[in-house]
Amino acid sequence: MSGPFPINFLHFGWIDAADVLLVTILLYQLYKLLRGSVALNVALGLVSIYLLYLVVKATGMELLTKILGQFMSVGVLASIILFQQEIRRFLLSVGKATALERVRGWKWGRPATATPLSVGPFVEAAKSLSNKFTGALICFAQASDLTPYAESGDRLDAEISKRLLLSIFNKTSPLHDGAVIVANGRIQAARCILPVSENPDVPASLGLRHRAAIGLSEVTDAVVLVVSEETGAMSLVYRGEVYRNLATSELRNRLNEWLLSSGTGRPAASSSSSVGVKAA
Ligand SMILES: Nc1ncnc2c1ncn2[C@@H]1O[C@H](COP(=O)(O)OP(=O)(O)OP(=O)(O)O)[C@@H](O)[C@H]1O
Repeated sequence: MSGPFPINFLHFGWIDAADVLLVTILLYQLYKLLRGSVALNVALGLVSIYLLYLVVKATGMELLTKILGQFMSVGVLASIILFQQEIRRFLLSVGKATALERVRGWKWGRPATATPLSVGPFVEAAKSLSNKFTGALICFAQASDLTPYAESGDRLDAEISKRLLLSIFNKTSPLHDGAVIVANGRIQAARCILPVSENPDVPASLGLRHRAAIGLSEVTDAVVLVVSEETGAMSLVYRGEVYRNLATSELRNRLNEWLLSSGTGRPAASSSSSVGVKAA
């Protein structure tokens, strides 16, 4: 077989070139997925052991080959267990926030993004909660489906109002723990559990509430509003980046900008308020 790059004994055809290109893209996507998390170090450790195994096998060191061989034979299963979160994240990003959602939107003749949302009640509620140092966590769905997270909490399917938001996050309310999920112009659920970010670069000053917001923004295109119980600070989290200590006007502007955009575009360049904990 003669290919575009004949190298004497090696026949390198177009299929091989496409194969190498696809593997490169796959590896790059995997690297992007693991970058910034401890999983990257674990993956590098596994690759190193595999390379060592190949070397000792080639040099004929029988005992070490057997030991490493045993280790490698359980490697696939061990990898699935070790990387279950990353595999889930990968499948989610492939299946949800990409072509499928766009095709669905095209099919029904409307954009795949949520119904245009009035951000007023959220901004007003956040301001009020911030003044009273009451913590809050509100996730705005865009193209990614947040149903699995909504199902972890209590279903509400309620009309959006400042009063309802204040009632939910009131410290004596049975619904105040966890996150509220907003989709299709309604408050879909409260008390929802979000995936916690494992990014080691997240500043220690940010607690679990913020880590959960970052975690969701790493695996979906949701915009997350956080009010800190400790400081009263209002922050937005989008695509793995945190925009901290926002003034009311800035909160309103950013929410309007991100929620009314296509849902797939990236936010404008990070301002000084971003802590740059991007991990996607
Ligand atoms: N995985 C999660 N999913 C949803 N909500 C969570 C999750 N983890 C924590 N929370 C929310 O965060 C609250 C406690 O978080 P913690 O006090 O650590 O947050 P914090 O960010 O340090 O506080 P602050 O509000 O001052 O920023 C919980 O009561 C819960 O409401």
